[in-house]
Amino acid sequence: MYIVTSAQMRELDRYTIQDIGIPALALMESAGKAIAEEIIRFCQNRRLEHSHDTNGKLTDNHVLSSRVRLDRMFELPNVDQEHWLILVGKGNNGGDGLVAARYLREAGLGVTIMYAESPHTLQGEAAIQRDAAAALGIPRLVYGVDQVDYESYTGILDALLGTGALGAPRAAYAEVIAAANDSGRPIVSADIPSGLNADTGEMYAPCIAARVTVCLAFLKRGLVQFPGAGAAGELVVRSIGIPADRCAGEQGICHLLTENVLRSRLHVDPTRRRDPNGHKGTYGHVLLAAGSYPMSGAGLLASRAALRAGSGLVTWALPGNVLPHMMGAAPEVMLAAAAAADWDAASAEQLLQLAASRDVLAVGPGLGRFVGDGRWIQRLWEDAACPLVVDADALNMLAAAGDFTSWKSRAADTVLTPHPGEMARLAGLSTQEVERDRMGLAISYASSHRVTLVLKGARTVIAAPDGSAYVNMTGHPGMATGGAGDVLTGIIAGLLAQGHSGIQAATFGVYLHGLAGDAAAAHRGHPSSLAAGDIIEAL
Ligand SMILES: NC(=O)C1=CN([C@@H]2O[C@H](COP(=O)(O)OP(=O)(O)OC[C@H]3O[C@@H](n4cnc5c(N)ncnc54)[C@H](O)[C@@H]3O)[C@@H](O)[C@H]2O)[C@@H](O)CC1
Ligand SMILES: [K+]
Repeated sequence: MYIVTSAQMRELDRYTIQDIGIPALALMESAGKAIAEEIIRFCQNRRLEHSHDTNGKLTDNHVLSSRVRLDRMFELPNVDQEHWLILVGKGNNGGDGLVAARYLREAGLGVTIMYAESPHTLQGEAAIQRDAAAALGIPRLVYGVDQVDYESYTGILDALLGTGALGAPRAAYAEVIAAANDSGRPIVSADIPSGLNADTGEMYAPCIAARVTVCLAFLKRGLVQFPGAGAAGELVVRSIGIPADRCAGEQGICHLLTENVLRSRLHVDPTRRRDPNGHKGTYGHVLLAAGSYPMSGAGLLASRAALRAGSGLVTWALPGNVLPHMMGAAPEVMLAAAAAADWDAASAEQLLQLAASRDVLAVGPGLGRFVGDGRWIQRLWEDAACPLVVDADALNMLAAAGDFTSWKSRAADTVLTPHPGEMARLAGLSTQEVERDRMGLAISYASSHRVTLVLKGARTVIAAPDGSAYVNMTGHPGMATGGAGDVLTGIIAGLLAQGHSGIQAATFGVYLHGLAGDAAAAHRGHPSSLAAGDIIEAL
């Protein structure tokens, strides 16, 4: 599933209408019908829940004739008890709402249209829909002229603002959004919740809090990033006749990370079949530089995760003052002293020697900072010939070192795994600025710095150097727990060691990490009880 910006959506609309020749009115008809169908589905579910609540089993009303297969539109029992208020803005989003009003009326629901502005302001296709609704005699109100009792309706369709909206809702729109939210009635949004920035996920004040959002054609970035993802409620994407193949070659088009995308687009086999004739050398050797005196557990978690991700061998390089304490802590992991006492600048040489015969170098978890660490990370960056994963304190070293684009460029893949605070330091922004447009920032940073970037957080964004990006949906808030990031670094390193590319290892790693977190939470019984080690055990 593609994830687009409003500008990309406009271009796809233009292409479909002008180059392919499908009339705009036909697209609007599909959009409005899809929205009406989803409202009817919503009403059906509500009634089903209700009938389950009251007598524990389905009523006869739900049993349809076996001979006649009715359009879903006509399958709703007790429709006369439904009366929906259709909030209509003056653009094409409003036009979609007017089409939906016609179909809902056709299905027998009560509908009343409320225009946010004078209906005379509607133009083009939306004006045609306005006239059709009027010709059918659908009752209409106009904001500022007529009184509206929002609470007297069983539901509200929000067709005020779509992808053409700019900035915070103005004047009447803001007042209608606030009143709709205050009504407590379930709201279904057409395309995006009005008041949401479709590109960034920023919620303006006010913003519709939708129960369901019927997104048209393709997901919009703002719907899959928080806080917008929270405003959208249940997301349904409905196809309306805009050809998807056009997206395939587009630069900067993003994808929802699903198993199908992993297989077909990223050419990853999630089953990770192993060669029956393989040996431990077949599956790669991870070199991990991690841990320091008070934070040795980070290295332990990362190295164990690399093994569970399938790496044949893992060597954990750690400072001499920690190594004796880690003997036997993870018997499958080989230990190597990379510095006599604590980490020092000279340990870069030792690491490079070790890395020469390993398949990937991962640096950062629990490292801490030390004198000369800027030069240290630069040495590893410039001279490690194998793929490199940079996490945690090693990211802070990069940030402190300044413009690393002037360093000798790396031939092998580089994966950076910042959380929003580390991303802020890397990009010279505040954490709030990072959170305001996570996808936009991840995409521009990855392409300008020629790295694969994993911007962690709810709905982790993985951006590749070529401008493509993926949004992960696995995982849950219980994974916001100490050590979960170290586990992710270990997984990504383990996948790189097995020959996956930077973007393959980053996407598959993030996906697996979330999936394992979901399994571990199910096993624990509650997400809050999850600890990072549980993610490793669930891999
Ligand atoms: N061919 C197309 O372009 C299609 C568009 N579709 C629908 O059309 C939507 C996009 O339509 P439009 O581009 O007409 O734009 P919208 O309907 O999103 O709204 C833009 C209108 O609202 C006004 N406006 C903009 N920002 C505002 C603000 N902050 N406060 C108050 N008013 C504001 C503008 O004057 C403009 O007239 C999509 O979200 C989708 O619902 C669908 O009908 C499918 C086909
Ligand atoms: K809307």
